[in-house]
Amino acid sequence: MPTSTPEHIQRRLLRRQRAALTPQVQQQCAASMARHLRQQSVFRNARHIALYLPVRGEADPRGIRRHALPRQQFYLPVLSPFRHDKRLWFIRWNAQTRFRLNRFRIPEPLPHYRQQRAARWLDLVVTPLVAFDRSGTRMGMGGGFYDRTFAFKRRATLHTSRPPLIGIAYDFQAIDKLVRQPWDIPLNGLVSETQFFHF
Ligand SMILES: Nc1nc2c(c(=O)[nH]1)N(C=O)[C@@H](CNc1ccc(C(=O)N[C@@H](CCC(=O)O)C(=O)O)cc1)CN2
Ligand SMILES: Nc1ncnc2c1ncn2[C@@H]1O[C@H](COP(=O)(O)OP(=O)(O)OP(=O)(O)O)[C@@H](O)[C@H]1O
Repeated sequence: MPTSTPEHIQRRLLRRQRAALTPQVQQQCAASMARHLRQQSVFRNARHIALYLPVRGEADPRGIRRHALPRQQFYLPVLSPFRHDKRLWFIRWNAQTRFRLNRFRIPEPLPHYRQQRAARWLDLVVTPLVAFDRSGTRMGMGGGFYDRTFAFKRRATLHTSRPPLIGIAYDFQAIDKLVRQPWDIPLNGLVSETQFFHF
């Protein structure tokens, strides 16, 4: 079996490019991304919003929370505590939230059942990604966590397809065409430092 396919190579190059961004560029872009997202009705109408904590140069969605509307509540993904369940849970993020590092060395809230919200009852999910294309296909870190967690969206019709998945990424992460696999759950939109894409 080959150790690297073209997709592996793309993933590696883009991750390297992301990790090389200076903190100044990251912060400026993060501010623009948050500004573009705030203008969208998909954000203004959302009450329960999942973000993530960025690592290794991932686009930083934390500014979205700093400019939240009064009734909005925020959530962070945690790896399901059941070892073979490769799905994400979403845990409420507030001033009391305590964190630990997961096995990928990403900080995540301690998974308290009382702070959990089912994926299908979120109103907006801001997703990390390595690359995206113009039809909303998403390449992630390769764990399939978001695809598994939102697999139920495939059974919905266009109008009942909730929650919307909105990617957040740098313009350089746009790729001509990604191969869409049967398990891939496409993005409904994406915010970059220059614009909002509707897919
Ligand atoms: N910030 C952030 N949080 C997230 C994700 C993400 O992509 N970004 N995830 C999105 O699904 C989930 C975690 N999934 C991940 C899957 C693979 C790797 C990763 O870095 N894999 C390494 C091997 C790391 C190791 O085993 O130590 C690699 O591919 O090189 C990280 C996170 C949940 N939380
Ligand atoms: N709904 C699913 N059921 C079973 N396996 C799945 C499902 N979704 C994805 N997978 C498996 O997960 C693996 C990784 O998928 P993929 O490369 O698309 O991940 P990704 O979207 O890049 O990662 P992530 O969502 O964690 O950022 C694949 O081998 C795939 O078979």
